[in-house]
Amino acid sequence: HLLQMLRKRGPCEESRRQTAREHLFWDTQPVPSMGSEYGQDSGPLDELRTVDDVRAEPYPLPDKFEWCTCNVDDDKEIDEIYTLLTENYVEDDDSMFRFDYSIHFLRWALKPPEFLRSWHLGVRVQGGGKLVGFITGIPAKIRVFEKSIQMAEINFLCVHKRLRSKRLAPVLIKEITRRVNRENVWQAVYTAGVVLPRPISECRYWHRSLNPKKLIEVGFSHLGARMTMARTIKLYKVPDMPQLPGMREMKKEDVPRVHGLVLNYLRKFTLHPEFTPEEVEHWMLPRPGVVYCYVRENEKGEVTDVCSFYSLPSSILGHAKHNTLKAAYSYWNVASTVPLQDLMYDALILAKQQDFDVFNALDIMENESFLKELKFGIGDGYLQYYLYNWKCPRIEPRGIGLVLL
Ligand SMILES: CCCCCCCCCCCCCC(=O)SCCNC(=O)CCNC(=O)[C@H](O)C(C)(C)COP(=O)(O)OP(=O)(O)OC[C@H]1O[C@@H](n2cnc3c(N)ncnc32)[C@H](O)[C@@H]1OP(=O)(O)O
Ligand SMILES: CNCCCN(C)c1ncc(F)c(N2CC(C(=O)NCc3cnc4ccccn34)C2)n1
Repeated sequence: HLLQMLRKRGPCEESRRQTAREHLFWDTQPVPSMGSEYGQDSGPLDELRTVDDVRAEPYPLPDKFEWCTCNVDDDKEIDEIYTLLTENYVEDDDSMFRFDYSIHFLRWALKPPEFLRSWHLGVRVQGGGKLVGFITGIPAKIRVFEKSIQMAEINFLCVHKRLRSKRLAPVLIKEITRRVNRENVWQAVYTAGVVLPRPISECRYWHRSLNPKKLIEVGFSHLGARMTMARTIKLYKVPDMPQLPGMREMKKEDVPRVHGLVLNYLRKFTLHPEFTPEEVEHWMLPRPGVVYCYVRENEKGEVTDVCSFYSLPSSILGHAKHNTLKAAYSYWNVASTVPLQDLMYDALILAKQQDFDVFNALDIMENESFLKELKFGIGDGYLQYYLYNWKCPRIEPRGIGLVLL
């Protein structure tokens, strides 16, 4: 029993231990401290400031390094960003996989309407040398507990493996904060697999096998007890074609209708983006190898439902036979005339058609209503959601209506 107790060191145990440990950088930031209670009030933690109060020059970097503003439209620069990330970005705890965001994906993720190039921030070795650090922001109108706030979505924080544990991350975070504040934006939203001061929500990843043989070969999943490979393949088999009548790829003409469906649906959630039609067009119009989106057109030619997923492959580190895991991630889904479970079953079928090996979904929005029924298995990955300079009550996963890339 004692051993059982010890083994149960989940994230709550981890965060209890972190409460004991101080965060030398994060304890200087306008975020609630790890141990603080959630309370029922919402509001900024920093005193109100104006753009003129924000220092005009960039933060100093350690010797031998310099800031650079990255131009993701420049083929050479985007290739440097791709290379830094594909070699140094997020890995699983056992270093079996590492995200492999593609160049087309990165240009999509970093150039939504109203994007700012000054928020694509890099650190180079002095004299235009090697790119060794990166962090990005994009503008987004975020609604949280009935308050609409212009925020920055922060992502792609990365320090080269050879420069880790030198406190470079806090410098990157302070500089991106300065650049965002200079645009009169004072809040941010971000997610991470690590526990920091202080999560507003702790979500779980679920995985639906589409190519179980490959997933087992690469160690992503394991053959179930009393299961053969043949039985496992049969268990996860899906039809060749979508089952709902009228499913087809989204096209530009659908944007106004899809915007209406998504905007109305996201209002259910405590934390959600408030998209303009231009943003729905940017985030949901299909882009091969990047984002997939399908609508259901009923007998009267009306678009009534929409499902979408994005492509985020992972490099499989050190495997003889396979070097890429093709993963689809559930994105924006609105089922208004069919059960969400039936819509998502078609999403699985469409993802399998596109040769994805696995379909990932978080337990956010109404996803819990289909995860078990559609044979998703719970993963070991947690995704923590954070707000910067905004204290608010804790939000359950089902109250999260925001998916970051
Ligand atoms: C108003 C506008 C505000 C804008 C900004 C809003 C905030 C945005 C915040 C960023 C949102 C990012 C969203 C994403 O992209 S999440 C993905 C993050 N990227 C990776 O995991 C890629 C692989 N790892 C690395 O590249 C490095 O390990 C990183 C760069 C992550 C840390 O580099 P390194 O390992 O060499 O450490 P250090 O010595 O420099 O610094 C140590 C300090 O850094 C704190 N740390 C560690 N990991 C993270 C993390 N994921 N978010 C925030 N802080 C993190 C850590 O607690 C410690 O602080 P403290 O515990 O002592 O206090
Ligand atoms: C700031 N952006 C947040 C989204 C980035 N995303 C997609 C992400 N952030 C943390 C995770 F925990 C995670 N997980 C998907 C689950 C999973 O598939 N785990 C096995 C695995 C396969 N490949 C990789 C690569 C890195 C880490 C785990 N990997 C866990 N996803």
